[in-house]
Amino acid sequence: MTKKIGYLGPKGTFTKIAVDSLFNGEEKADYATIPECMDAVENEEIDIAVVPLENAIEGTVHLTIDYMIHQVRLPIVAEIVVPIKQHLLVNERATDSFVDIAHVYSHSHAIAQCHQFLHKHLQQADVHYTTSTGKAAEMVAASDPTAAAIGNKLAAKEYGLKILAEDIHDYPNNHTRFAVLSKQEEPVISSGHAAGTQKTTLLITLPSDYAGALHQVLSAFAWRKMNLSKIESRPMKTGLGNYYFIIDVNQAYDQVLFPGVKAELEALGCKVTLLGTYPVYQMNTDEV
Ligand SMILES: O=C(O)C(=O)C[C@]1(C(=O)O)C=C[C@@H](O)C=C1
Repeated sequence: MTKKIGYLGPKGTFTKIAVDSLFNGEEKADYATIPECMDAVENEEIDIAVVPLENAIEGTVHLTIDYMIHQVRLPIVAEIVVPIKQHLLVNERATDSFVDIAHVYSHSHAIAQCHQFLHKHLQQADVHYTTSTGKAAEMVAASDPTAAAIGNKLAAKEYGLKILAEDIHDYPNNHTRFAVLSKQEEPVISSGHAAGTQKTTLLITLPSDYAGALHQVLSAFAWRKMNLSKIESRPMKTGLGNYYFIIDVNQAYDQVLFPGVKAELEALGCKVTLLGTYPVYQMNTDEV
């Protein structure tokens, strides 16, 4: 049966680029927000959700990770890393001059990736946050010529916008990691795509705040020579100073090392939850 994939829309978002690079032939549905897309998998309206997780310049997409931990616990079944190139998009009636731009629209993560550009060239413009870069492009297409969007080339094409400035992100090596979420047990990505590496994401809660607690947690991985690619603390939302730790380990879940880590940490009073063990795919094309 054809699978149904949900993504952060509308058309022309980076998430859509991520989805198109991993899935073809499947039915695709766009959602206005990340929580709506994740709810749709939880409610079984769709089989798979693709949502942004982390950007190389701006860091974690907190909305995604918080919703995954606190609201809808969906397993991460794959990750795709997409090169991100941000461009300044205006409608066909706009002039070619930055000084005529009074409003800039985009997703908060895209705005943050272009802070220096905005500071240097568009200080006069008001910044407006939108639910996605695609939404910003849609709004600019329907707006007066003083509006600009920050987004990708696909959005320029989809909404008939012209590119006033290319590659306006502040640091060149820009990528975003997208998580593929699904309750399905069987592999969701076709075997035609070659995964680079395997990763496992764990959620760890410490019993209380005491000296050396995090050191003990990290030691359980260290002496087993398990390489961590990310550790992040997020508020538990139960009071100041209470945190979860989200840890990415650069290997697939196995039946020896991971159960060992889990047992050791549980003996210390920690709670260890598996958020996913999954292949990592890389998108190479620069057509973003
Ligand atoms: O707005 C989009 O186009 C998205 O897909 C979201 C998103 C994000 O949340 O980080 C994805 C990639 C870019 O980093 C900018 C925006």
